[in-house]
Amino acid sequence: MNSKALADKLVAKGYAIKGPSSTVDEDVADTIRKTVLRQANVELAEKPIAADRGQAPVQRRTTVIRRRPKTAPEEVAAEQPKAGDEEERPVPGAAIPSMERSEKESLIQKAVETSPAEADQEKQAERIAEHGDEKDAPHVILTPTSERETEMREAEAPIRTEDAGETPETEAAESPAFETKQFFPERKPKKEKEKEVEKKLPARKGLARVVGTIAIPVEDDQSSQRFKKKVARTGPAGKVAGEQPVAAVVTPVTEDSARGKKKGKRAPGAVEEEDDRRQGKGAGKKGKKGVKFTHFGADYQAPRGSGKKGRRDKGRDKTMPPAAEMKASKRRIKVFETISVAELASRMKVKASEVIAKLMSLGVMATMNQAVDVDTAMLIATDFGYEVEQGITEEIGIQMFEEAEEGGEMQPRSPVVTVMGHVDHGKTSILDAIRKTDVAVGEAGGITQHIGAYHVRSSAGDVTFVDTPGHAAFTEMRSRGAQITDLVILVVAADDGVMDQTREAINHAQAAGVPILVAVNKIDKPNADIDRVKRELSDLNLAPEDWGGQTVYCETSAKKNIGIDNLMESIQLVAEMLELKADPTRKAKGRVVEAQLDKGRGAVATVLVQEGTLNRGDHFVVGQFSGKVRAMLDDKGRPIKKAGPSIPVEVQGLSGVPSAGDEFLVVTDEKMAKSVSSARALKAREMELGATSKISLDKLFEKMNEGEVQELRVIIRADVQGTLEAFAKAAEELSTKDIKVKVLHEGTGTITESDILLASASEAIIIGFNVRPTVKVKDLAVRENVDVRSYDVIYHALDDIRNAMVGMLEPTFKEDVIGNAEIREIFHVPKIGTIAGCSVTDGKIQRNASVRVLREGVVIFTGKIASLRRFKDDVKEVLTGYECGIGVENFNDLKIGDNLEAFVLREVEATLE
Ligand SMILES: Nc1nc2c(ncn2[C@@H]2O[C@H](COP(=O)(O)OP(=O)(O)OP(=O)(O)O)[C@@H](O)[C@H]2O)c(=O)[nH]1
Repeated sequence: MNSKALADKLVAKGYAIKGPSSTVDEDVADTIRKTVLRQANVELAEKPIAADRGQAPVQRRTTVIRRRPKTAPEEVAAEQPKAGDEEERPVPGAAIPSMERSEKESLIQKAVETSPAEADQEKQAERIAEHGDEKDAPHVILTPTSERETEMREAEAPIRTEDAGETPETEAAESPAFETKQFFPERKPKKEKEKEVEKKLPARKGLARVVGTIAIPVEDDQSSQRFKKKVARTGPAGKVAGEQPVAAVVTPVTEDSARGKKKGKRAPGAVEEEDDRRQGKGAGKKGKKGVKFTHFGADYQAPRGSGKKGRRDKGRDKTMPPAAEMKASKRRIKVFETISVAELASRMKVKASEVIAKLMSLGVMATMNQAVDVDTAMLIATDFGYEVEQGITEEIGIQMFEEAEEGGEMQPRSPVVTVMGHVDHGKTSILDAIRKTDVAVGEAGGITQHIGAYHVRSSAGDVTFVDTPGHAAFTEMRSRGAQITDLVILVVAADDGVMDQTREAINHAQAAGVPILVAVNKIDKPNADIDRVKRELSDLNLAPEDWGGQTVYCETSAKKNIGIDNLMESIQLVAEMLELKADPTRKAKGRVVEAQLDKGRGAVATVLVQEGTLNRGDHFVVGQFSGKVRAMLDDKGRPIKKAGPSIPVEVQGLSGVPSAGDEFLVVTDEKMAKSVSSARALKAREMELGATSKISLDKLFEKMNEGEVQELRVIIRADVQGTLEAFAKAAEELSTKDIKVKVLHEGTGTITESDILLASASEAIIIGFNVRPTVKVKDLAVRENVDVRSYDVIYHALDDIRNAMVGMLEPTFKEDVIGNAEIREIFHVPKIGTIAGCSVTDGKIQRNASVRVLREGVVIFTGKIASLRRFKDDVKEVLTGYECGIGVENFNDLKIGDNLEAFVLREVEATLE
């Protein structure tokens, strides 16, 4: 409402006011509201709507209605709901201004009617009011015909343009200078407006001043901008007046510019809210950019959190944790794979026993040093008011990387076949016969290398054979998750039938879920009985197709080269049914078939590519090692640049010798390869050294010196009560000022599992007198790294404790048998001595191990391994099922049938029994 007009009106009505700045008391204001204003409202509310057409009136109204009659805030609020303008322009507050405009316009109209008669009262004010009338009048009556109005229209044109860009010029006349000043308050949020309304006097003053300045923005566009800037700089005193023109000149433009200038300040408009949302969305998207599959630990976290990132994340390093995480970090525990109970407790600042109790209530028996997985940690932490967050480990990262690599186009690949069967049934002979069918043999350099696997290209189709020595190796690989075989060829000699290892092979293949194709070999032999083989195999669920079963049978003679082509065709037939496919376009992934340390080439591994294409120069992770494909040889020893699915290759450039069955995975770069391999190596080392953190007598002095131990806790078990008492007394007397010996628990009878758990949880050692723990208890002690010592007399135990306290305890060594090998052949090498051609029957033989020569169960020599070789290459270790050559230091009397027991000496605590 135009205060001036209102003032005029009120004066006309006989109110005792002097001008627009005058105040009235609440009662008078109320009366004004009820009479003058309401009347004006009703009068005007309909007129413009009825008179105007299209959008123009709506826009005009919207702009005009921004001005609020500051003397009548309650009314404004009360009349909000009936504003039809609201839906015409979804600017919040539109309803309010529409009322205001109505009030104002009607008043103005009235003022126009009354002003000639009362012109002598305030001439200047009246003139302004008349201007306002004339300008506002078109809103109401749409008759902008006077010359003056036309001038005004022209003068106002720039404002109109700036106004919204949507107001047609023809409406310029309907958009007078008054209009501009009248929607000043629209720029303020509703609440602010209401507050402003309450500041009646300053508001009026401001308004009065603005009336005077109206001509300035009208002059030209630029000046209006300057004005806008100028007023925007106006100090607090001129706040109302100052802000008004900003909004007044161009509402839509100022909305944009305001957004531009004050990003964080939310305008009340719904449209702006929507814009803000859009902006927020955009910012979120931005956060996702740049996520790559390298150096992934942190990068992988980006896509997870980025969706929630707001604008505040802009410009922040993407590897930084989100703000929420930083804030909540105190109540949040990051767990990678597992966390020990003690660690979990300390992170939650509670006692380990509380966590153990909580775990017990969940039915989980755990000790302080036992690790719990992420899920369990989550359950526990929640009870203590903490949150557990799954940390992105290198392994999880690589998993995510692999997932990202999946989903490419799958293409058929050749089958990977393993030949199994009883000894001497002709496995090698069949493979040789098949290899002869290889069309690639005979090509330049095509001499078959023994790399553990080879790819045969035959007229029937390509097949990759994995030449693993026996089903044990097959299963061992499988135990590492290396299921590389698609199909097993079971070789059964027709003259011998099903034998022990035939059955075993069937069990292994069936356990792996690999289909079996039977090759009945040696059919050339006069005593060959194919039907017998079929019968025996039918009993083992391998009934042949011609007998109504589902197993494909081939009759072969490797020696006479009969049925080999048919066997190759049958392999393709079975393979077709398996629909073997792989994506050759992704980064390569495969399995190590065998690996060794080569003198000239360093660590080399035969890798069967299972997915993707392996290229020279690729960076990879293999088991605990990493590397770059320096060179690749195919199974015929020829250098190649790339190898696709089902192709075995010998890879050079490894940082160490991996184990058969280890996964080989090409990663994005060296950094990723190294970080994954070192994380794996660290984990392996931690597992080996896990025991060292526990207390033990031989670590006691060390720990005392480090200030970690002030108390040696002991759990005693003895056969008789008397020993317990005597020892407990003597042990406590051993206490010095540096360390106290404390008997934590004592009891007669054997050492129990609960003793171990107690010792583990309380960092205690266990001493037993004439008692022996059971194997189960021993195993638990090993797992929990609990130092269990057995003595027969008290003073031996006391001596040990005393020595331990002064760092004098002598370490002792324990033998760990790591493997056995059977001597199959003997070679006498000049200058070197006797070399035993062995087959590793269990465990493994390590080059640096000691060895015991056993003949018919009797130890005939104990010494060190002098040499360990596989196919003329020195190797670090040979696993079960593999053959090797072993030389024993200073011992040449090796015989076929002797057993070699390899062992290593492990430093252990002194044990006196
Ligand atoms: N008559 C005949 N003899 C065969 C045939 N296939 C293999 N042999 C002979 O059987 C013997 C054992 O053959 P291999 O191929 O070494 O048998 P294997 O199953 O590989 O034996 P291991 O490697 O010891 O498990 C050799 O003397 C072969 O010459 C065949 O089809 N007919």
